[in-house]
Amino acid sequence: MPTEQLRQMDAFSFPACSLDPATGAVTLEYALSGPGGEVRFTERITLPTPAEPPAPAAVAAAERVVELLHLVAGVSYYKAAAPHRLVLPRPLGPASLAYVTAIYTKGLGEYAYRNDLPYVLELVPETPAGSPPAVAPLDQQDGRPLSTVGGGKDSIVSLEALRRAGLDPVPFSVNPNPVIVSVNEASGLPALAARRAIDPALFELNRAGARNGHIPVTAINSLIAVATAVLHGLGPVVMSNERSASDPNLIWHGHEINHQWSKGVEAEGLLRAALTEHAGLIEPYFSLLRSLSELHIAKLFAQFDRYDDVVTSCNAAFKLHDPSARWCGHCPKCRFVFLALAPFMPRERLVRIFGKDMLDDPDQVPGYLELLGIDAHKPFECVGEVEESTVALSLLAQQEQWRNAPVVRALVAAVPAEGWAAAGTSDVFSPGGTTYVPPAYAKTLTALT
Ligand SMILES: CC(=O)N[C@H]1[C@@H](OP(=O)(O)OP(=O)(O)OC[C@H]2O[C@@H](n3ccc(=O)[nH]c3=O)[C@H](O)[C@@H]2O)O[C@H](CO)[C@@H](O)[C@@H]1O[C@H](C)C(=O)N[C@@H](C)C(=O)N[C@@H](CCC(=O)O)C(=O)O
Ligand SMILES: Nc1ncnc2c1ncn2[C@@H]1O[C@H](COP(=O)(O)OP(=O)(O)OP(=O)(O)O)[C@@H](O)[C@H]1O
Repeated sequence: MPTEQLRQMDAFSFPACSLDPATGAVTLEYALSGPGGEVRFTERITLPTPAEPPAPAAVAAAERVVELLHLVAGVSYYKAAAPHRLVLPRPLGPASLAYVTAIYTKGLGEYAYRNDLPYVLELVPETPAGSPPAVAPLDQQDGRPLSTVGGGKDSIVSLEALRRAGLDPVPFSVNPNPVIVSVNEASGLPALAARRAIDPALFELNRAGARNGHIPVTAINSLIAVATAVLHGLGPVVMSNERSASDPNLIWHGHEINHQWSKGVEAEGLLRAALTEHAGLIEPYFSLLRSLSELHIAKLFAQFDRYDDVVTSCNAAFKLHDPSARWCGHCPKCRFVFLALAPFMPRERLVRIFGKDMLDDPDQVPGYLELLGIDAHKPFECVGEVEESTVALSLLAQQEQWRNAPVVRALVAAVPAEGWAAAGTSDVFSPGGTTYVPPAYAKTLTALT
């Protein structure tokens, strides 16, 4: 379809969704429509099936979770045209409507900013009249936790915290790539996996020049994880989203734009409320690491060396097409994670993990200046706050093994006095902020810290 026709699309709708509990097959259908015609998309997800057929109450709750997933996963297709009308298929309660609205406005904030579409930040979904059917409560909170694994340091810290506390976590990933498979193998824990196939028609539209940009992928992975936990009779879904994920990259048209919005605490609270309201789930989802800074998590990660040969946080390794094998070594995330781990492990170990010494390479200086807030805004990537980078640098400047590394020397000279002052009074190693961690789980983190 030519891109002019796509630009005329005035509505995005959700024709159907289904879950087959016997096979785990989930089908999500979408439509973009306008004066020039209609384009249909079908996304297919396969949830892992449990050994025993799930109880009818669990199937009913999983179907309701799939209804929320249907709405949320629509962002991938909505963004090809960004019509003004978002036409929801069924009535929603207030908490679920608030969540879905936030997914399309705040979750697509970076997309709206980069494509200069400010109206996306203020979309108001249309819902049919009526009330959603009542749901029965389903309380599985005492089951084994399902701990999502993304291949990076954060989910490894959660997995190990849960394991140490004897909570017997079940690792879970959507489309595990070789990195995630290797991390699961290194953990020695049997893992569950779901498969997710985006409609290939979307990639064709992208090649033809459709609108494109970032989407709130953590929200999609989270709902697939919750549906899996419900069907398997497991306990809460445990995420590893950190404190700084809630901080925006910039303000635009009066709205916060946050690359990581669906990892933030606002998204977590909204999703929890929507899951309880729409699917009846009690305590179904939280982030164990919410109170911690990225730097603090890096410090905790350093105590586990069984993952050194496999851990990978670089996003280039997670592309659907042409992924890198491990760390690409030249993106903001590689730079930040190298800097964050450096104070807490011997230099040789860190260089072995990354396959290169990023603080020995003067070409990295401009990228590090961005992380230190000296050039431009915080990059649109999962990186820590400027203060965290400055604290890490101040720790390196005091260490024999790092203080003369060329990049450390250049950066120490570039940080202004206010930067050092902020780092000097920083609370990066003090857990804080709102969390939804239940008391039984809070103890697991305290034991680790
Ligand atoms: C791996 C990555 O960073 N991808 C981002 C990149 O996409 P790219 O084209 O370079 O590669 P692919 O990921 O293979 O995507 C191919 C196309 O498919 C579209 N798409 C992908 C997944 C999906 O769920 N829906 C889709 O429509 C995508 O738009 C491509 O056209 O750039 C894209 C545009 O900015 C980003 O959207 C891609 O980000 C992925 C969705 C992704 O998985 N990114 C995570 C590594 C990520 O950024 N995580 C954030 C958390 C963000 C959140 O709020 O959840 C983080 O950790 O900071
Ligand atoms: N493919 C996936 N399937 C399921 N959950 C995922 C997947 N990728 C990431 N996640 C989860 O999403 C959250 C955010 O991912 P993120 O990439 O920040 O974490 P990570 O890979 O654990 O660590 P790092 O920040 O070092 O990359 C984490 O809870 C992670 O477990």
